[in-house]
Amino acid sequence: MSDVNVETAKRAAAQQAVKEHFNPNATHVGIGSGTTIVYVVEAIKAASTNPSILFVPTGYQSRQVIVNAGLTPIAFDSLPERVMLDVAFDGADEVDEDLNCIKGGGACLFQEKLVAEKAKKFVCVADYRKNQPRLLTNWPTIPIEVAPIAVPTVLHDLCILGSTGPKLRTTLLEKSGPLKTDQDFFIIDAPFTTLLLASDVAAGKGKGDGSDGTWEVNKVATAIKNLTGVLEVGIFSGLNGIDAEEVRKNDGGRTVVTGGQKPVAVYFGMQDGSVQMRVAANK
Ligand SMILES: O=C(CO)[C@H](O)[C@H](O)COP(=O)(O)O
Repeated sequence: MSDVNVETAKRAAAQQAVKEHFNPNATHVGIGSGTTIVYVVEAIKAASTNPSILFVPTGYQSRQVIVNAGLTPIAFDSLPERVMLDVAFDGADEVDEDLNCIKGGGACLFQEKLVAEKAKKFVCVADYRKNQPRLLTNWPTIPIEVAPIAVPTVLHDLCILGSTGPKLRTTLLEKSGPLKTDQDFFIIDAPFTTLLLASDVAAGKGKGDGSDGTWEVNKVATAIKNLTGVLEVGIFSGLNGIDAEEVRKNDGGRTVVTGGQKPVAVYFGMQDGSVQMRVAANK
């Protein structure tokens, strides 16, 4: 098979993800942001014209994609409290072997995380460039959404945590100033050394708590989220929808657990035109 271009790879992955995870009888479906999600919506549109399905966007661009396809959007904060989305689809900037993701390349990470956590299952669709053994292999930085007033202190604190040269993201025209998110916040892109998996720490590849310059995925996400002024971190890790459902079943609803941040499955459109699917390890 000859190599296909990246857009063809994205479309192939989207079509397979929708075929395997979109149920035309669904009531609520989350739609992420970016360029790959456009192919997901295209495939959903081809699979169903059921007008009673409500689509939950993850920001302005995502809502436009839904509306332009003639599908019905519903705002996240209009969802009834106990309603879980049947499924949420989204792209990613990088995915590791444990299906932890970096997101936020398009500055929509906060609403993307809300929607992923509200879904029974979060399904990720990406091209081959995003498929890496560890986070921060190819994608250089962790995107972080920050209150504008806190930018100087968060930049300082990120350096203390070991980030080398975190930067405020500007618009394409640098002279126009910082890029604003859908929440009117700013994005800081923070480089760190390649992130370890929990199994790397167990195998002695580093402490993973920043003390020796190594960070484990969950630990760095928590450390960054704890900085005052940070709204959300573009690392999607921890529970996936399957784990979260187990917690809910076992604790009678006492723990505040919605869905998970991690995908239950990732579909990678490959260079040779095939689609590689990876599922959560516990499935
Ligand atoms: O997290 C995101 C936006 O904030 C996107 O999902 C991510 O950047 C992937 O985008 P694309 O599909 O264009 O590669």
